[in-house]
Amino acid sequence: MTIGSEDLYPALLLVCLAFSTFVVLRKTRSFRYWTGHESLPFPPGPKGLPVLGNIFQMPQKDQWHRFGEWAKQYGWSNSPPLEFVPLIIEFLGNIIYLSLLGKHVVVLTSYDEASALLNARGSIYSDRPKLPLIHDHAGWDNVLSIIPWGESVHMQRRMLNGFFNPSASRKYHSFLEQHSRILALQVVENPLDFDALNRMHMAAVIMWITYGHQVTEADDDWVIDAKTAINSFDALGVPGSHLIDIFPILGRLPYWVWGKTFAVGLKGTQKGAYDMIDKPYNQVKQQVKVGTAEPSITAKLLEDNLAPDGTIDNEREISGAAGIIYAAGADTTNVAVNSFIVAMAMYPEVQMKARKELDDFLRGERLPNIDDMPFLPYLLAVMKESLRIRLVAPLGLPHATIADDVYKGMFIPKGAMVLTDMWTMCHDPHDYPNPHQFDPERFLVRGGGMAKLRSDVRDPEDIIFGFGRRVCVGRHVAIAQIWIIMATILSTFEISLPRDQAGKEVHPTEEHLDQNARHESKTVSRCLCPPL
Ligand code: HEM
Repeated sequence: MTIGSEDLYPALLLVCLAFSTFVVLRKTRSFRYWTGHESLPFPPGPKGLPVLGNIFQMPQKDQWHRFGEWAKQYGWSNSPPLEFVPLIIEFLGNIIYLSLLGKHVVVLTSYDEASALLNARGSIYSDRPKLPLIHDHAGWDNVLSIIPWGESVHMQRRMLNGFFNPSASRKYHSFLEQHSRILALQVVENPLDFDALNRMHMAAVIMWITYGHQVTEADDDWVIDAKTAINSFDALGVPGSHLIDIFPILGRLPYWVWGKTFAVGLKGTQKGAYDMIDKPYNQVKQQVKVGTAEPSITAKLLEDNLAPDGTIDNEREISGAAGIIYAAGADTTNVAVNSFIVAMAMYPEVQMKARKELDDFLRGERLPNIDDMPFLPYLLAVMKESLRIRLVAPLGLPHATIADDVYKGMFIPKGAMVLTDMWTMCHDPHDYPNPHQFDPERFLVRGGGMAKLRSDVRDPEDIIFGFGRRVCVGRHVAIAQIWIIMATILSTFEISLPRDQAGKEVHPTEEHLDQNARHESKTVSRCLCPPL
């Protein structure tokens, strides 16, 4: 008799459930007793089932909307211990606690709480949740955005900061300006292909600065490898949800136990790690060796880490730091630009005002440069508003706690996953009155006929790029890149809503507008009109 994965699965599930009961009990009652926190409550949150916790209450998509609702609903109803009432009553609604199969999850829904924990207590909140499946089995064990807090994170962030800090990233400005003009020229020839051309443009910029590799066509091998690698994660399901992630010891079983689809998918993810990280790194290393490498981040890091005996120090860190740039930077900047295009199509009066500001400043003499940014406050406010209203990554990347913590009388255990609900933060009516209204004026103050940015309105850039010691490394270059594409497109194209066959404007649906900016690509390609 042969034993197939179908036969093993129920037995495994039973073992896991029994084990998770033990884990949950240990993590909740007795553990809190040992650590002296037994009288402290977790942050408030929806009541879940024994052992399984809130697993069935978690929506499959757009979780940030549910988190926002829970923050309002449970924040006030859960009674904290009396002595803490005055201290925490005002803030309770901004932190939610969930339990998912015994895993502690804390969701922060306000900027103040995210800043108080992730910025101010960075020594506790800078880990990433353990993802044994991706990290230990799929081979993504040196990629900055995934790896746990420690020496490798320090080193990779130091390496990348050397290229992307505010003054270093200025070196890329003229390259970004040149590329945004190439993009505009290509769009003139193919106005209905904006999304595809913009994607290729982002890929070309990143591949050049990271590896010195020139991308001239959409089906460039390096770009295809990187995209395939990123998509290969789909085969593994929601990160953190596989039984191997919950009970890492199960990773010792042969992979076929989890079914053929999983085993094949895992192979694809392992190949993806090689294709996206090791393969381009090895090629540049070879080019450096024979003296044919173009100047790039990877080439510079290789030279800086050349040991006297001719070997390279810190190779895992160099390849990991370079490998994450495409994954973290290409799609994000592309969807941010798309969000701007859709906003301009929907709000023609804002578009006209932004274009007038640009035209008055440039007087038709030249195209915009990144150095013009501070002199065009309305356009800057338009960029902030489009980054705020439909977020590129509404939940950012999850953090995790390195140690137990007590915050405003609430217990946050070691190992908890900490999610930042940036969507709710960016739609907080205290910071942004009428948060669903696209209104760049909220960021401006006018006097003497001049507009300038208000310093008393929260800058969405302080939210959307994340928090603390894991804040986005590429934020300065991302802003420069998004702004120059916006300014170049605005000074060369008319942006309008697409029309149906009867010539009627097609407005994005409410449901579409309620989603994150990733969904914009469907609409955006049909919004640009040929040059004015
Ligand atoms: C609109 C564009 C972008 C947005 C909205 C964005 C947003 C984010 C967010 C939310 C995080 C997680 C921060 C946290 O854990 O608290 C992150 C991490 C990261 N981003 Fe960006 N990002 C953008 C563009 C870029 C670009 C262009 C690059 C590279 C040039 C980049 C490189 C990274 C890296 C390496 C990390 C991982 C940092 C770590 O784990 O320590 N990002 N980004």
